[in-house]
Amino acid sequence: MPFDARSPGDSTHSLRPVAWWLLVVAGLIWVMVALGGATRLTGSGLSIMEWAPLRGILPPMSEAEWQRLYDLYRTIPQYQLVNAGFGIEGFKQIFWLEWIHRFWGRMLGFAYLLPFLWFWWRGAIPRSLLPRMGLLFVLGGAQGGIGWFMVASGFDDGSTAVSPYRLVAHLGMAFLLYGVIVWTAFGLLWPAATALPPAAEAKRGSIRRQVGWAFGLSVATMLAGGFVAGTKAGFTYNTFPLMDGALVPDGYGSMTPFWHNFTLNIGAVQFNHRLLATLTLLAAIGAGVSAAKRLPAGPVRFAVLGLLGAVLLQYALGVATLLLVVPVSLGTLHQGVAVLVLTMGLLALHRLRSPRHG
Ligand code: HEM
Repeated sequence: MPFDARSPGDSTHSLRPVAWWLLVVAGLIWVMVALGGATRLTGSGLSIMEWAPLRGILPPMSEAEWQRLYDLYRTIPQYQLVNAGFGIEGFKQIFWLEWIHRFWGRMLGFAYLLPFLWFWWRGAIPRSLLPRMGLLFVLGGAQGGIGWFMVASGFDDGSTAVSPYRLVAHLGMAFLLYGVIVWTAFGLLWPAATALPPAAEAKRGSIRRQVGWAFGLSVATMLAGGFVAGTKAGFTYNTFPLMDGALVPDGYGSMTPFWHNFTLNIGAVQFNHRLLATLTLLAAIGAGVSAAKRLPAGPVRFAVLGLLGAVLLQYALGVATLLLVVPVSLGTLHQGVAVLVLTMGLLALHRLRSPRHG
């Protein structure tokens, strides 16, 4: 949905507060993604068995309420198979992270809606952006629903974790919301394309294509990573670069229908994530080398090299997470730094926009 941040009556100056508000919301989503990772990795995600958008805003206030929620939790397979007998104190420990994750989501809704209404009332939001901003609010609400849809799959008979498909849908929607908000904010901050000297200008298109590849591959890596997390594939094959002594693990492609290998076959899911991550790294190195050679020092080169730095960091974190068998701290960091990769990819793409579309 293209928009013109310089439509009559707007000045870049008046759009800055709107852009900063969007970046604050994006920051809150970033924290939310990391909280989500910690919730999943500490096994806390199934502790609240109710979907109560209004009442759930308050935590349990009495012993009777704690007992009621604990009794509910004791009916699900995860309690019986994983946590049996951990007592109400053990329950309280896994409860809080899930509660904070949901509470943060509610606060995010307010942090989006209230300033949105204020800016709208003041006429500060370009008219062409209103549909996108309205849609973002609806999708944000839908994200809460997808979260609950995901959690509910963990209550099924015999199940101790949520469906990997629903987990990827929830993670993917978080990335999508974050990405659209950040891209919109960049458009408000820098409505015109960044100027380059003629020699560098001639290379803008090809470097942008390289960054496009790195960005597209990084998004594919992130979704594949969601399946690694969803199938708990990071708890096996804890060696790198070989998997059980082979580059391609035994049993790759053994599932039918074949596409299950991309989503449910633990060895294949982990291999695909490694492969995509390596392709992302190569594409980011290619873009970084071109930028270092062809672009002058300045915001465009900074953004492309920033993308390379973020991918290098994320790759190293991924390997460390795997070798150390997914400690909560590193797993959470790996989930959080994925958002940094996304941010730098969007920044680099935005900085390389063609002046014709600027
Ligand atoms: C461009 C580089 C990479 C990106 C963008 C990326 C992104 C992601 C994302 C979004 C997830 C799902 C959420 C989570 O973090 O748990 C994930 C999971 C994971 N990734 Fe990566 N990753 C990258 C590289 C790697 C590499 C090189 C390895 C190891 C060889 C790796 C190992 C893992 C493991 C073990 C998990 C599951 C962690 C868990 O269960 O919490 N990643 N990755």
